[in-house]
Amino acid sequence: MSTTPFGTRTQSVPTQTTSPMPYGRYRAFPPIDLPDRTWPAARITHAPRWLSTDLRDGNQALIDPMTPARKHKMFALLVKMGYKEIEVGFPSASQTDFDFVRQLVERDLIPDDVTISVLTQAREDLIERTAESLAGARAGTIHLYNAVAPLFRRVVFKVDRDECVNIATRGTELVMKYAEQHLGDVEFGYEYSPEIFTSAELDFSVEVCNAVMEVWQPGPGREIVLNLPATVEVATPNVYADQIEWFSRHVDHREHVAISLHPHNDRGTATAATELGLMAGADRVEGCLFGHGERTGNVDLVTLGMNLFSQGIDPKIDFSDIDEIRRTVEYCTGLPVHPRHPYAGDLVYTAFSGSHQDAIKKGLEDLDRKAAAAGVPVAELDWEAPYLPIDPHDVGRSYEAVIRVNSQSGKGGVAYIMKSEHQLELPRRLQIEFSRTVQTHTDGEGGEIGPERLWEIFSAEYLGRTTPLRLTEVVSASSAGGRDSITARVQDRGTERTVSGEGNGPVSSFVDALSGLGYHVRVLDYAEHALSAGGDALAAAYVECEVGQGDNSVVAWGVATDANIVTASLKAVISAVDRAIG
Ligand SMILES: CC(=O)SCCNC(=O)CCNC(=O)[C@H](O)C(C)(C)COP(=O)(O)OP(=O)(O)OC[C@H]1O[C@@H](n2cnc3c(N)ncnc32)[C@H](O)[C@@H]1OP(=O)(O)O
Ligand SMILES: CC(C)C(=O)C(=O)O
Repeated sequence: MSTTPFGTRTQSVPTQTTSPMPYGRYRAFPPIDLPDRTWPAARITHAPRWLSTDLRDGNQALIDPMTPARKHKMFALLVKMGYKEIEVGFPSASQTDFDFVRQLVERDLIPDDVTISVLTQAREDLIERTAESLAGARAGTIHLYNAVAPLFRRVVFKVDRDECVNIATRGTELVMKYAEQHLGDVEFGYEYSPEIFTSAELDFSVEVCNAVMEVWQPGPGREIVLNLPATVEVATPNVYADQIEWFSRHVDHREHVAISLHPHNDRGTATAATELGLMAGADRVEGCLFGHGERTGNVDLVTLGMNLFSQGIDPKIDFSDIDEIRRTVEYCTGLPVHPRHPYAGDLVYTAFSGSHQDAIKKGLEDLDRKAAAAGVPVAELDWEAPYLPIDPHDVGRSYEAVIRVNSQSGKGGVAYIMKSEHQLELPRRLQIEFSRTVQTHTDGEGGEIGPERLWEIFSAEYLGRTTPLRLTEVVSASSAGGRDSITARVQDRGTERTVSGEGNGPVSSFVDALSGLGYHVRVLDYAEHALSAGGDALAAAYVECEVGQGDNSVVAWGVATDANIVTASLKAVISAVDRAIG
């Protein structure tokens, strides 16, 4: 600790203490030897090929796997959104899975531009059943996997490297054999996944994939999808990118290979890993809507697609009704989407805190001004608004929920809701005054103050005041030779009085009239506006007044609405007097 020139003491830097957790049991993932890596300088310029595995990896990780009805709903959603490759299940797993694929085929539910795929282990009986499931489809892909990482070779399969390669090549041969038997008329595709790619030796993954290709024989018009899964995410996203670039450089027949990413989210970095993987040269991405899937889930296709969208890149997927997508996925999976989920959560376009609200309000007003100046709707302007990476309207959200008021809120948020929900454009100092009133309620009541409650508080504070004064009637108001005069009837502490005054406008005339009753009022600020368009429009008036004299005077705002703007302004003066004195 030391002392500053101003005499205050500076803080010492806090030190974290050693965690009691057994971190020593874990090892850092070794870096990939790729000093000339090129991916860090790459840019994503277009959407990859997408495959949704909601109905397979997503479904296999649910507490209650989807019923056939829910699977159909999910399939229809994926098609509607624009996914062209959809993994629809693991048909050899159960009769339900098999029947679902058959229903899609037999009921002709697969659009011509959509290709379904089905997953299988490299076991003969399972492969045959899998091939049978696709019979009669226009197009279909069989996706075969076996684990290639050392831990799995040793513990799960008890095989050496050659035997592991053999599982993959033998599986591929069997896929081709049963495809020939059952899928003569089907436009048939093949996908192979060296499962646990992220933990496998890179040269071995390439060796297995090259061996698989020796069997499949890719070539022009006969691609192979090599899917490189982060079955378990084990390292920082840059390591995945290195692995993808290394693989892409070393694998045979690269021009006929679609390199596919299948990231899981164990470290919470699946989105980043996918984006870096694409920069590293991958062509295709497999994932699930909202990141469903094993453990922490597959990479979230919504976040990935919307990340592209927010960079001005066509995601080739329609997210324009994100709430409908969210509701459907919640219904199908039985799991809620987190309120803070990127782009889709309930709260992700909402600001409660004062400085955020202030900036957002100014940003939206700036867009409104620009749109008015250009004579186009805001939706046609380039988007630029503080704290809002995209326009909520673009995903079907309204601005209503953008600003919500609680104890963290400031005048900007309160003013925004008064304007957007109640059409009142409070002058700046009134915003400050009213937000202090609101603060006493949020502190006292806790939680959120919705637009209706805000209106109740505002009405009670400004509009519902009747003591000591109440305006009963404006008897006459005239203007001649630059002077205004007014005669009005008011109730002063319950007694009806008629007062008259003169001034250089109706408000100053009224203030003059009130002085006859002993009320000393000085107008400090005045604003008015129409509340709505049309002949029967209401007007709102806001008056800041100093009421009383000398040390006992009080400054207060008054607000009123009326069909007649003169009446509204006089009522606003009364509102200020009543607030100051009552
Ligand atoms: C990373 C992933 O998500 S992979 C996809 C995982 N998804 C699923 O497993 C869902 C569907 N699966 C199932 O319903 C079942 O596993 C079935 C019906 C396919 C098979 O069930 P079972 O025959 O009971 O076998 P089980 O799943 O326990 O398989 C384990 C056996 O298959 C072997 N095996 C596992 N994966 C593979 C594979 N990809 N290729 C070949 N053999 C494999 C294992 O080594 C083990 O062999 P062992 O019995 O000789 O020790
Ligand atoms: C079958 C493969 C692609 C898989 O789901 C994984 O490795 O996560």
